Amino acid sequence: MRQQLPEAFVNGMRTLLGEQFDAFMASYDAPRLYGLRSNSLKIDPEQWRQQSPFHLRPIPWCETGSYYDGDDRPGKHPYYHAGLYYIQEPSAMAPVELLNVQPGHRVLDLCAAPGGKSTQIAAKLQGKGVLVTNDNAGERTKALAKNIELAGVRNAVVLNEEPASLAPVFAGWFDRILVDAPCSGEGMFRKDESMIASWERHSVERCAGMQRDIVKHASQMLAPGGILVYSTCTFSPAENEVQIADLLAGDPRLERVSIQLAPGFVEGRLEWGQADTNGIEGRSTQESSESLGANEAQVTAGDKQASGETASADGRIAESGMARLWPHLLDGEGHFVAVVRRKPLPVDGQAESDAAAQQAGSREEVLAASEPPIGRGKRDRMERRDEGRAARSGDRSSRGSNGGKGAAAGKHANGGKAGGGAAAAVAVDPAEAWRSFADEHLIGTDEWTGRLVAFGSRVYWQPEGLPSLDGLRVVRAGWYLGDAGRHRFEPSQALALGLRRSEMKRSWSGSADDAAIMRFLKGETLHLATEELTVIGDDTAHKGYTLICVDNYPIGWGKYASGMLKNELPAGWRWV
Ligand SMILES: C[S@@+](CC[C@H](N)C(=O)[O-])C[C@H]1O[C@@H](n2cnc3c(N)ncnc32)[C@H](O)[C@@H]1O
Repeated sequence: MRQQLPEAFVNGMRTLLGEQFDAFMASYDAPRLYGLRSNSLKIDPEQWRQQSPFHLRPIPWCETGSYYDGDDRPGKHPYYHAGLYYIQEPSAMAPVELLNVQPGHRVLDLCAAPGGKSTQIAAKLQGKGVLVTNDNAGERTKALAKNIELAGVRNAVVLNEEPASLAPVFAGWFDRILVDAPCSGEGMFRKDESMIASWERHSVERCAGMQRDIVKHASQMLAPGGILVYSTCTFSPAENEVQIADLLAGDPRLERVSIQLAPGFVEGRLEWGQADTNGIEGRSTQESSESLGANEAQVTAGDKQASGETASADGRIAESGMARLWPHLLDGEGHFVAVVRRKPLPVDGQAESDAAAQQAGSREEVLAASEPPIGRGKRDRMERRDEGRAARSGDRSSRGSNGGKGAAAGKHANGGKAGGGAAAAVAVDPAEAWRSFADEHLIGTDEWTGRLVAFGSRVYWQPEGLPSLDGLRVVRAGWYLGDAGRHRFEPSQALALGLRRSEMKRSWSGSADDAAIMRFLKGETLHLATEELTVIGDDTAHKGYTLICVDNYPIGWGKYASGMLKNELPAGWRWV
């Protein structure tokens, strides 16, 4: 049944869409669509298709994306708790596909909470390179941090900042930037009726002003040759084509990048960038330039055929660098995506054609200036920081110098144990505590790239090469490994979820339908015979931390002793 749509919205769409208006309006009567994206950090797409208990059909523009049936309950399955997939609206999977992220890139997701697109980016990085994921809403960064941890991401830093504060720190630093901008959410009306009221409160004009400011600062952080993707889930040209026209007109170092349109996508309209139905003037647009080479979004045809002159056949190129996903032309709620590039620097008087090669050069300089990764025998190189001195935490109230209440960088968003307070309160050396835990329980940590950093008693594994984060509000300074505490190292839930089972000396795995798995997820103690545990190496003590897995995918820690497995799942991670 069609929702009561705002009159101004309907009138605007009639003007924009002309003869397609009726088809667009009819899409509001179509059933809601459900999507999930498998997490290739943990499971490859083919394996997932074989193992999935849900009724899936592929999403044409995203290799790891699938529609699932309305009767499926992917949020209520042990695989969800293992981070094997992320539940995501199908059209929302398009922007990251067009960002063309490669392993090793430095990537910024500027408006990231709750983390759908960040987890998609992290999967494309495959643990190599850096993901800086940020949102200016403190509360929302808690969900963001939790989703990053659930997905098992090891190379992300979570920040809670305004783009203007990030721009000087990361000027010209990123190979890829995603601006999934806050918007009036017109594409969400079918999925979430509360967006209709919200549209009436937050006008298109207000959103457009915020977007202009955000994307301007974002572009300052783009390295020469780097790619910026701007996306919204709204239809208004003022929030889409006009933003891109403004951005390009304001910075001659930026240019459009032609993109390949997946079936069902249509090209954004350059003329909508001049002026929109709401009367917001754009600026002059620029001519398009080179094609984006490796767009992974080349896929088989979608169910609905795109129609009209802008949607002819597969292999279509949008020279404007802008794509529209309309709900009446494909199976998704709708999105806008634009791809722009910062021109490569001239080399010997010529334009550098291989931006990646140039990036590698500048990266070496930064890496040389940074600390080497810590490995066995390099323990004393760990960077240890007093929380109050080194970084602002996830809580604005904690900017003082004592690092006291609420000051732990990365104060848990998830109900986990709070940080240990200021460095002075830490009885053990966090690096030593971590190392002795790793020696006793883990396999292969010497091979990890990155470095240890500590904030108070909390220990993180941070990706290499980052500039100093001093003065920024840091929610997670890297992969949160655990807390050195007063007596011994307590591993975090994030560590459990980021490990592979083969990296842990002592583990236990049950199948998804094993009642013990459900009991564990609900926080109960398990009773297991010693022979049921899998042990690599000597385990004469038969007690201590044990990685609990579902079908070999970690879901949390238990502490084993004398046939009993004490449940270490933090309250915020339990099945409710
Ligand atoms: C469309 S949502 C992002 C969804 C997210 N990319 C995902 O895929 O899960 C837009 C986000 O922008 C954030 N935001 C709003 N203004 C911002 C600003 N000035 N700087 C950074 N983030 C901002 C909002 O808090 C919101 O979480």
